[in-house]
Amino acid sequence: MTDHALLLVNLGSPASTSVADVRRYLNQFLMDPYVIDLPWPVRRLLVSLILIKRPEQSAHAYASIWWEEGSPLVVLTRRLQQAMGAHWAHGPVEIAMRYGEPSLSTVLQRLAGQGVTKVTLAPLYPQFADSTVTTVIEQAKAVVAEHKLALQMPVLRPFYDQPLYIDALVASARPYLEQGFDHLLLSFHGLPERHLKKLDPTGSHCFQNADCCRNASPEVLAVCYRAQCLRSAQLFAQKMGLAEGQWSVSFQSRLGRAKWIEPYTEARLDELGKAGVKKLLVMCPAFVADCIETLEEIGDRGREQFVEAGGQELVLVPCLNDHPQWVEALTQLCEQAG
Ligand SMILES: C=CC1=C(C)c2cc3[nH]c(cc4nc(cc5[nH]c(cc1n2)c(C)c5CCC(=O)O)C(CCC(=O)O)=C4C)c(C)c3C=C
Ligand SMILES: [Fe+2]
Ligand SMILES: [Fe+2]
Repeated sequence: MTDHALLLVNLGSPASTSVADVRRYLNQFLMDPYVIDLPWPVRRLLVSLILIKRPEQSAHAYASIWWEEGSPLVVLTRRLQQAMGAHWAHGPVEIAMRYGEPSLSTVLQRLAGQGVTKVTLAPLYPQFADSTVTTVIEQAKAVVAEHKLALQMPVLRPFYDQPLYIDALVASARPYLEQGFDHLLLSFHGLPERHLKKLDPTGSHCFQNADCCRNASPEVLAVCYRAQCLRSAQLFAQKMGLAEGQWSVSFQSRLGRAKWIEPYTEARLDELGKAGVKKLLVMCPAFVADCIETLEEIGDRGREQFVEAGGQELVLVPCLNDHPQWVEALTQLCEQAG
């Protein structure tokens, strides 16, 4: 059978590091109502304010990590696609980006035009958030409806606790941990607290106490990004045989003035440097491919900040990227999705 495609969907990057391309990308990204979940006029005003200074700052940051072949995120997602092509036996493996190119619209229309009848949609996010997973699913559904595409579309659900994902994380990180370290920080992308509270199915669980995410019921865990991050971290530490106190969790990439989930990575880097940690390992398990958030925010700015606070060495553990065990794991997860 060759009519069942696999579509790997990642977040996307600007087309280039020019300020104009970065502005266009940020505008598309931040105007997504699943990302800035405020009424349109408020969102438009807020994004217009962000777009005064941010494109120049982000363009500078992108330029510092950009590769000859393009954005690391896009290049690494393509490498994953190529590696998965050898494992997925049912049809083509394609990639699409939620923002920028290649767009979901172009790729889904092309697949349907090629005679593909089923597309397994794989949003490349281990933990669930409306701002990542839901927006991909809704956008893909909208394209199928708008262009009347005859496509079945099973979806890969968040795999934050799946042994296949955790084992791949362990296999890819082990060589770094075996070289010795004083502390391991698992830094996940953050979210505004508002996004979590909104999805709390009980309406009375989220942020009622400091440990709410560790004591989440199955119904809360199913939708709580922070609880899923903590569960991934706990499962990783267990499988890796880490002792309590050797590792901790934080949340990075805060944007704007709203309260985001804590503890913040920036604050932890300071604390750990000041507490006498000399060699710090940082892993970013919410990202399956290295990108501006890992390479620039942690690998460059985070390293500088940690050293300024008294640390000696920050080692950034690469994301899963196209690690062979991850390629096999993701193939199996996608097979199970349908
Ligand atoms: C891993 C999951 C991600 C979540 C959850 C997420 C939420 C989220 N992000 C922003 C704002 C920005 N994120 C940016 C980059 C970026 N974000 C993710 C992943 C998640 N975002 C990735 C993989 C990337 C990297 C893209 C790349 O090209 O390398 C950026 C752009 C960079 C910058 O200017 O800092 C912004 C802005 C919000 C507001 C949000 C949830 C509300
Ligand atoms: Fe982000
Ligand atoms: Fe919680």
